[in-house]
Amino acid sequence: MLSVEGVEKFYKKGGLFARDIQHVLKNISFSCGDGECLGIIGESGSGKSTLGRLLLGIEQPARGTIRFDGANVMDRGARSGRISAVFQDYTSSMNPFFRVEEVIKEPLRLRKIGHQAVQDKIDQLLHQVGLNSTYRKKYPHELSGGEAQRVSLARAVATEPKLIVLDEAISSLDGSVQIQVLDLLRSLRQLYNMSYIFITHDIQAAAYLCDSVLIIRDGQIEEMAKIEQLKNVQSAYAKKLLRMIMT
Ligand SMILES: Nc1ncnc2c1ncn2[C@@H]1O[C@H](COP(=O)(O)OP(=O)(O)OP(=O)(O)O)[C@@H](O)[C@H]1O
Repeated sequence: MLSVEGVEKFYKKGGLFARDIQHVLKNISFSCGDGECLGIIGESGSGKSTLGRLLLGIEQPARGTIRFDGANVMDRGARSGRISAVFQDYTSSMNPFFRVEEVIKEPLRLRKIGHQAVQDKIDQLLHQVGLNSTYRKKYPHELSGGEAQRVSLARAVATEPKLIVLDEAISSLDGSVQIQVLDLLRSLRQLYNMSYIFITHDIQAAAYLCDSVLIIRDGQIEEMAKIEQLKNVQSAYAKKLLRMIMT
């Protein structure tokens, strides 16, 4: 289980030597149970990606703690292979000189798995994300956006993590491809019994995939709602976000 308690984050505004400090995350506390999918939604600049980086242990909170199954996510050993990430910018998150098979096997390099087992695993992962073995030899620039995000997902599940943080993972895909990837996310989650933190500005996509959503505004939690109770949200901001679906 992911447990976030009293997290605060500040950035210097306008570069390293600037004096102004921006309070980007304010007293963020929530939890995400095993196998649960929690959406984090909010407008641009509300702090969603910053929170995502803290959950992944890429950056450290100024105050508060983030624990996964009891261990601090800043402890690399504790999160290694158990938490993975998929970002919006799939082209830059893959090494352009790596073929698809190398991209997928990269997270497995620390595991003591024999050569043939790795090869079988690559084929199995490609199959699970709806790609055949001919994709093994392709380079990232030879893939469509949807195919590249499928490869990113294959890599993300390679170590059979318990949690994947998805930051705007479908946002740059076309509408119909978005639905395909959302469906793939649903089936992978069932297959591996994983939790998702699904960061998005798209409340509709969150409603399709998630069990509950955390609405974040200006670095603060505005509201948390179960998907089936989404229409009953209380705050004006949450209502505004919901109205944006209708239009
Ligand atoms: N590394 C950084 N250094 C300084 N300021 C930052 C840094 N990262 C983010 N910020 C600032 O923190 C605020 C929150 O940014 P963040 O990217 O977390 O928001 P977001 O909700 O993910 O936005 P978007 O949906 O546009 O990606 C913004 O004002 C941003 O300019």
